[in-house]
Amino acid sequence: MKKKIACIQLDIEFGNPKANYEKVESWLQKAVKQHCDIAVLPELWTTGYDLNHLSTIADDHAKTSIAFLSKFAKQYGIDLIGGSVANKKNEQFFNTMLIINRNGEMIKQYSKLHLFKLMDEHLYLSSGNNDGVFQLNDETFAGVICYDIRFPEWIRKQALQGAKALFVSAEWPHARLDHWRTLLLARAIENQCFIIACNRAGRDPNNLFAGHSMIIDPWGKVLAEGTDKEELVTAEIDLSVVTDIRNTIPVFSDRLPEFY
Ligand SMILES: O=C(O)CCC(=O)C(=O)O
Repeated sequence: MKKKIACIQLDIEFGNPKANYEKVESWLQKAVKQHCDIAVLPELWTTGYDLNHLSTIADDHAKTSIAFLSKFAKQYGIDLIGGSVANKKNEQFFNTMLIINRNGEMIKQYSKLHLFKLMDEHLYLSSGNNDGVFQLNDETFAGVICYDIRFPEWIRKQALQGAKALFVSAEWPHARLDHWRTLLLARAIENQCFIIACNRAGRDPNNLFAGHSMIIDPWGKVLAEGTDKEELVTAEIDLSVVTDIRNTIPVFSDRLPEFY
């Protein structure tokens, strides 16, 4: 099955959800004009890393973001990997990815499992407690968030559940762009799955971000890669090649988990 994908490599307005909803709406319109089937947003796209002001800017049970994404998805018939948003649940805050199908239905929420201490996430956010595997149009996919890509066991667990593509939403700093590229390529090759990784562009008061959103096939070939500017990064993926590649080098059936 072929799908045209758009990563919306947004330059997020720090701590300003209203401005970000407006920007995202206009980028989503561009993805629709380019006939994309699936659009992907970066991590914390409504607020950026304005963690000090979560009590006023986080989205209560992600209600506003879900309503915004559902309305757009249904109106334009596009599946949305709605990046992640700062999600206020009772007295806790989560970094939650929202998956919305083209009928406007919310089919999965995944809250970031591995919190990134270098950016103080653990001081403000709580970890999720479920994986990111979901079904979309009869295919199995998974979603993870930024620092999660450093944990190959976490990704493998989801590939073993049949995920043919892994969606990554990120705010990855430019200082470690080489890690970003290498980790994504490795996750694609070792799991023989597509990697669709949407990073933010631009800067906030503390970091310059890398951009370089990437769409990588299960052989490790880069189908599309962004610059460091705000832009759409698009490519067509053909999910049928996953089975071909898994048959050519049968990594999954050759695993010997009793030894590791
Ligand atoms: O692992 C890294 O180097 C970056 C991770 C990160 O920025 C994040 O998880 O927000």
